[in-house]
Amino acid sequence: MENILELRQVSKSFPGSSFRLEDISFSLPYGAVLGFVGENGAGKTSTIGCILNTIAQYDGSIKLFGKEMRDSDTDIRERIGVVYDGDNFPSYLSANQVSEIMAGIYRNWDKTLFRHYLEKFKLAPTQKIKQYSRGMTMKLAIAAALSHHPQLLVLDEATSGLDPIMRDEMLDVFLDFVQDERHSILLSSHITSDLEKIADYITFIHNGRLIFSALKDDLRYNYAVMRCSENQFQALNQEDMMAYLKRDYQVDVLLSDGKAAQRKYKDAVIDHVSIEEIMLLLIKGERI
Ligand SMILES: Nc1ncnc2c1ncn2[C@@H]1O[C@H](COP(=O)(O)OP(=O)(O)OP(=O)(O)O)[C@@H](O)[C@H]1O
Repeated sequence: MENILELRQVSKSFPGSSFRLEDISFSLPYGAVLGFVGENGAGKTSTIGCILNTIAQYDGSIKLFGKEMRDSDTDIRERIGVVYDGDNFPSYLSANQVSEIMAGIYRNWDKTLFRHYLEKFKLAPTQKIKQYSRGMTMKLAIAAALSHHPQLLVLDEATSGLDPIMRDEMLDVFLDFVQDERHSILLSSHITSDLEKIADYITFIHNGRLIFSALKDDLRYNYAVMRCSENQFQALNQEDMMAYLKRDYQVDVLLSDGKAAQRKYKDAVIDHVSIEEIMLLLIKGERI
């Protein structure tokens, strides 16, 4: 089956800024969750802006549901649910008023489903949004994004204001959503432990460039970190390393094939590596 989202060599400069998105390519298949990671200012929101066409005139191509989106493509927009980290709705509205407005925007707006999410997320329908906590406004935005029956959810830091219990509940909602094979999620997040739980793919960008887009299980089973002394480090072959970071008393070496390295360097201490440590080693370490 084709991909729900496909970026090919997307590049974009911004007037008055030295930052540039450079040749970003990745794809998101149907029925999958893609965790989009990178440090502050890496270009995640800018990439999402290009995907949603809120940022125009980029180079390269972006296909949603197999098609390039134009401004007039309301049909494609109907099929995408979006949540930003920040104000998604004017604060003088109540959830009930949001529902009325959304009903006028989306053909498939489902008031009953929205009510269901309001109850599930314990949100008062008549209370003004300005009286909501930050977590409550995020929950409202997620409820609204889900209630027009989208196929693709684009969530830009949508869970960062939620406490661990609520985040866990929300991850279950997202997993439920992708049970339907026609659905997918692009989730940008700094909370890599959430992505360890639900992402199928991890796409990592740094300074506007793609570092990798890979299956999470490939990262989990193949990538590893070797903890070396300076002497052990000096004895390693460069082609076995992806990056290394020298610390006070040891050198951490990122490996793309931990099992092969363990066979080759029998006495080496080789650990599983988390997404967070992969990011850290690739950003702060020396890349080979
Ligand atoms: N319209 C714009 N004009 C000028 N510069 C911009 C514009 N939009 C984004 N940038 C720059 O692009 C860079 C990347 O920002 P972006 O918001 O995409 O990063 P991010 O990965 O989402 O960061 P964060 O995790 O902090 O949200 C920043 O240096 C920002 O200043």
